[in-house]
Amino acid sequence: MKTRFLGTAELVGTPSVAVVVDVMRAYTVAAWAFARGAERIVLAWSLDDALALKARHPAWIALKDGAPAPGFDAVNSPGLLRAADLTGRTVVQKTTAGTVGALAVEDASLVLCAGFVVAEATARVLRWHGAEEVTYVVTGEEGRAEEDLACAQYIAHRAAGGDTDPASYLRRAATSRAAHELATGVRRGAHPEDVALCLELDRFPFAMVAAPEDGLMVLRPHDGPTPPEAPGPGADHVSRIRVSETDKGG
Ligand SMILES: O=C(O)[C@H](CS(=O)(=O)O)OP(=O)(O)O
Ligand SMILES: [Mg+2]
Repeated sequence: MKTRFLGTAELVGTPSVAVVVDVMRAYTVAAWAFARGAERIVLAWSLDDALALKARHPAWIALKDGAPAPGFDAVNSPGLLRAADLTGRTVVQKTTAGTVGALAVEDASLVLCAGFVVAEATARVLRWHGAEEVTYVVTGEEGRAEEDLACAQYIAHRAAGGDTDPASYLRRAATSRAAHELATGVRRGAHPEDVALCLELDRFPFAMVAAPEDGLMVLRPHDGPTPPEAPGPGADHVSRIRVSETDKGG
């Protein structure tokens, strides 16, 4: 499996298979939203788009990073979101790095969004898919965010079938600039346990697949193959992922 690790701005063309990594905090938050019952997450292009979607669908939950703001229901914090009851809800998420990275690869045939909390489930989908080339979008700090790069490299090892010790990867994330900013209050809309929650390896059993639906980029949890894994079959299985997820409706 050939792998590339690129910042969002470094992407050229449309990758076939993309894994968009944002450990702190967009895709840790997304995973918590699904764990709390959310049915789907619409990835918004801008704050204005998020608010427009919320205006059209008042029952949707609008979520942004940074400080709380008028019109938004939630912030990009796993610690603050983990007590919310999101059963059956649609969340609209807009963040500085994570959601932007996924929208940059919206035309890829398979888009997985990931952090450490869904690392193994993500690697399992990649092994099952058997892609020849996987592009990891390292969303933070123009592709240099240590927490995202460490997570991407860990998932890549696991996707290749490597039996690698996660400790050093998690340590890199724990000592990253993002972790420091979260721990010292530089990043707004934060909870004291956010860093720890972002470093919970394999906290959730599902992967997260983003795909276009009715003109929107929609993220949904994907249970993926259960062991024993099917051999890598190619594009047919990608479309099956999409079809089965779309069939959930909503
Ligand atoms: O919420 C986050 O941690 C960051 C934004 S900021 O650095 O706090 O402004 O967003 P993300 O897209 O999740 O990296
Ligand atoms: Mg980030």
